[in-house]
Amino acid sequence: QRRMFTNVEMDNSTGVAVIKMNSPPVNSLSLEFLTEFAINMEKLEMDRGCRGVILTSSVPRIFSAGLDITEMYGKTPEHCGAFWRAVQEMWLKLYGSSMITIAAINGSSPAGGCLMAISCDYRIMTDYPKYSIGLNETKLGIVAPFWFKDTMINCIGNRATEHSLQLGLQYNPPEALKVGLVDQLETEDKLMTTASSVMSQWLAIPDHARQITKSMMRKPIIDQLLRQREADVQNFVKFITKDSIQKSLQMYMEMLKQKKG
Ligand SMILES: CC/C=C\C/C=C\C/C=C\C=C\CC(=O)SCCNC(=O)CCNC(=O)[C@H](O)C(C)(C)COP(=O)(O)OP(=O)(O)OC[C@H]1O[C@@H](n2cnc3c(N)ncnc32)[C@H](O)[C@@H]1OP(=O)(O)O
Repeated sequence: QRRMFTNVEMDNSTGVAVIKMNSPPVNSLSLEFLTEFAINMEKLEMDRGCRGVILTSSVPRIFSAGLDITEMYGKTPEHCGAFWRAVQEMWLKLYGSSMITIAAINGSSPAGGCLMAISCDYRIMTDYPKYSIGLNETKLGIVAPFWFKDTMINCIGNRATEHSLQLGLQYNPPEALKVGLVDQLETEDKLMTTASSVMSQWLAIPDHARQITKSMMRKPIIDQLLRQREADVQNFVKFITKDSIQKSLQMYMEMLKQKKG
């Protein structure tokens, strides 16, 4: 039986779906997870009754740990290529969605988890000091590709992105609010109610005007990836299969395990 990585609950009375990521222990984004996520987004996009999506997590304390590192370590170039296509597809479906997308960030959200959040239209994060969010790729010895970087620039601006990406910064909730990485902080118990109430404000705007405006803002980056999608895959495969990069990933995974012990 196929495993489910996400639960989708559609409320037909409001036209809002809640996608709960549910892949313990850390909602890491595996090839299967990403494929299922993209299919779910596609289905909601095709559903004329669905106007908005709230993205959140069922896993305690974690929104998403980002890309599943085990999908990039010790794998064949073919596997790495298939994995990267799935990462691209997830981003294209989320960043390019015509629906209103709100991230209710109820836990830590490094790297690919942060990418998911900043690909949404609005972010509300639980105000808990131990949670963090950011694109920390350089800390793993890897480089965020241009479409991660440009998504971040569109969210927090050029200078803050440069600072943030070079140092692989992870922000706690008040810092994330200050830099503009999230739009609002909320207590754990009120997070989903607040997300629904923000959604109602966005739903009050006529869809066609909001959708054209959103597309105008995001289309240049999306088109840039679409134009060079296969080159981006080959670039990733070449980079990630290098001995030095594989060594960095191995050391990072060992560090994660040691931290635990
Ligand atoms: C020139 C450029 C050309 C091309 C572009 C090239 C490259 C770009 C490539 C890649 C971009 C990647 C983006 C990413 O998303 S990489 C992933 C980054 N993620 C992280 O750094 C997060 C790491 N994890 C954590 O910090 C923590 O686990 C936590 C804060 C999310 C949760 O902490 P906890 O204390 O609650 O849990 P842990 O004990 O640490 O973890 C439990 C369990 O899960 C494993 N794990 C954690 N994160 C990942 C992950 N991302 N992938 C796979 N597995 C993960 C962890 O090892 C533990 O496993 P065990 O139980 O010990 O087996």
